[in-house]
Amino acid sequence: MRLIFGYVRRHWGLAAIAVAFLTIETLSDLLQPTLMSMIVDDGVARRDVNAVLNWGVVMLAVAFAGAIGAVVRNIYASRASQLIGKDIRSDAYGKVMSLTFEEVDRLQPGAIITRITNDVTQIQNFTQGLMRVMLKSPITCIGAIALIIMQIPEQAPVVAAILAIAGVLIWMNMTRSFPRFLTVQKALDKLGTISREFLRSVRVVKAFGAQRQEAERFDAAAGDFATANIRATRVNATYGPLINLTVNMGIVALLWLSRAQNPGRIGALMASMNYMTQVLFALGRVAMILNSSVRASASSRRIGEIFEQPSEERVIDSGTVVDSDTVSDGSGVVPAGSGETAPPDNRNQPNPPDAKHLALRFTSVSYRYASAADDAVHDVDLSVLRGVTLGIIGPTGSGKSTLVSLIPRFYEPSRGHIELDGADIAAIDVETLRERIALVPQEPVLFSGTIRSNLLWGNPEASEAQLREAVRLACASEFIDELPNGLDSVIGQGGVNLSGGQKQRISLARALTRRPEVLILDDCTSALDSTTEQRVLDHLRELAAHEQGLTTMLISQRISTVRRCSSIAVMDGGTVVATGSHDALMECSPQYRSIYDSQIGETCSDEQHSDTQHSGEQHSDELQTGEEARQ
Ligand SMILES: Nc1ncnc2c1ncn2[C@@H]1O[C@H](COP(=O)(O)OP(=O)(O)OP(=O)(O)O)[C@@H](O)[C@H]1O
Repeated sequence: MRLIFGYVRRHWGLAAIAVAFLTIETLSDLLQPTLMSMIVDDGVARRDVNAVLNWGVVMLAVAFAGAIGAVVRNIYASRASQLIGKDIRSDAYGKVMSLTFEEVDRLQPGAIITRITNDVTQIQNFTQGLMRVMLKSPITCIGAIALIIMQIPEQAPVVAAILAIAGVLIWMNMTRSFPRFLTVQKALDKLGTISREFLRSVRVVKAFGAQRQEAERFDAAAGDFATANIRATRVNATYGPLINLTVNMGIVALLWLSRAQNPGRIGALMASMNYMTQVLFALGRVAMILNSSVRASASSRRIGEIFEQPSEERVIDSGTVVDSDTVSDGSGVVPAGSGETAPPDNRNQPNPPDAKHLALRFTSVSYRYASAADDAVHDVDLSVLRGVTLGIIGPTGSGKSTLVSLIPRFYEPSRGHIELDGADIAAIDVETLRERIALVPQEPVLFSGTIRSNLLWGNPEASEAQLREAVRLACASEFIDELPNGLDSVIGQGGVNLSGGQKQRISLARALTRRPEVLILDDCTSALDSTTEQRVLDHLRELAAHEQGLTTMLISQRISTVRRCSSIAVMDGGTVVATGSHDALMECSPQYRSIYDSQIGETCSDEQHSDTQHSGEQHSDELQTGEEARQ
């Protein structure tokens, strides 16, 4: 709730106006029965027309003031609650953007969407209700009770008894509803996740004819949601009428007592009954708003969880990403993949002379996903020279994507550290670091808009010539030029109107518009035919030669993709088991030879082999193990 009131404070001006006019409205409602009793007792009972007219005019004026109060209160309460909702949504969205990947994985994207949409709506409804009726109810209750007692003091004990019973019922309603509404929100999260997964993978679902399974999965989640809602509303459905019954019985008791106590004062009796009805409505509203406050409190706790997560910037500040045990050995000798010892801790030092051409250095790097029992990568020691294209190959699940996702600090190593240009990346501001890196993921991500807007997304400052050059290097110009609107052709949401290979090439071109120091290609040419893929790789080599310093990490499952790379790292079981040129690896790496043997018939011809033998030898010295790099 503190979160909600923090946001209410931001718009306190609007909220204060709403509450001020709410007070006018409430006072008007409270005065009406008393004025009515005056008309009946002073005017009608005594046949005094002037008294009837005078009190009638006062009653009209008070009703008019109440109507104005209600209109203004409505306008300002709606405005304030909308702005509060907007602020919470924007802040939560901004916070989500700064969360680490680990936190996004943990909170789950589907649940995050529900929190930003549905949970905020709950808070919005609550704050609006708060300004509309919450404050009105206590004022009405206290005022109406005071006026009943003033009119007929003998009724005080009955009124006190009714209120005590109603209060207990309201409290029981609240404590029983709260956990049930938490369950409702969780069921809604699940429903959101399933719908999102279905909509993202609708083609696959249809291709596999799996609509029935998906429909059943959705049906089960929708059933859970309905059950949770039924359980939660059952509590209100029970306690709401009980509260009404209590107040109605109170009215009957008042009438019964008035019969004996005040038989002559019809107006006062009518006013008391009217006040009791007001109390009944006020209590009903209190029950409703408390019910809404229970939902809002559950929602505020869920949104608060997003705000409580450490953002990436705080991770930088804390500097907790390096385990000092792994950097204190000082032996300086780390054979690739052994992970037994580690080099001296020279992070954040100016580039040491022997590392001046090193673009990237992994030192005893391990990483374990928060939800996993084992390390996804472990004890990786690897140094990559500037300007090199490093191929990374290995069986599926061997840790290739995880390893490269540590470079832009999507995840922080559990042990060890990574240096970019001699500086520990943990000490580099995340935004600055990512400006130096471009990543093309396995699944191309395109946004609705035009091809141009997608390219500029990589670098808003890119000139027309740079865009053209990027699409040429990515071999995308050949199909873009054939489109009637060229770069200004419209892309549907997620690139639905493009083929897989076209999407991959635009995604690659977008990364190239950025002119990065480090280019990470995560199996992003898998949808290209081998001729186009080789041309793309030739262009990247051309770029690396032309732009001194472009270091490329090229992940692929295919020997034909990596074999012409300057150097190749072979990953297996989460670590780098061998490094070297294609020919060197064919000689000394059983894992590499095994991959080669399994693919040779499909993608590699002997002719290609001899073509590339030279280039492999020429560049084999560009990749070093940790040991070589430090010597
Ligand atoms: N977000 C995640 N949470 C938990 N475990 C994960 C996550 N992502 C990957 N893993 C696990 O980490 C290990 C390495 O996965 P990774 O994606 O890095 O392998 P890969 O070599 O890139 O595989 P592929 O070639 O199939 O893409 C796998 O065992 C995988 O199940």
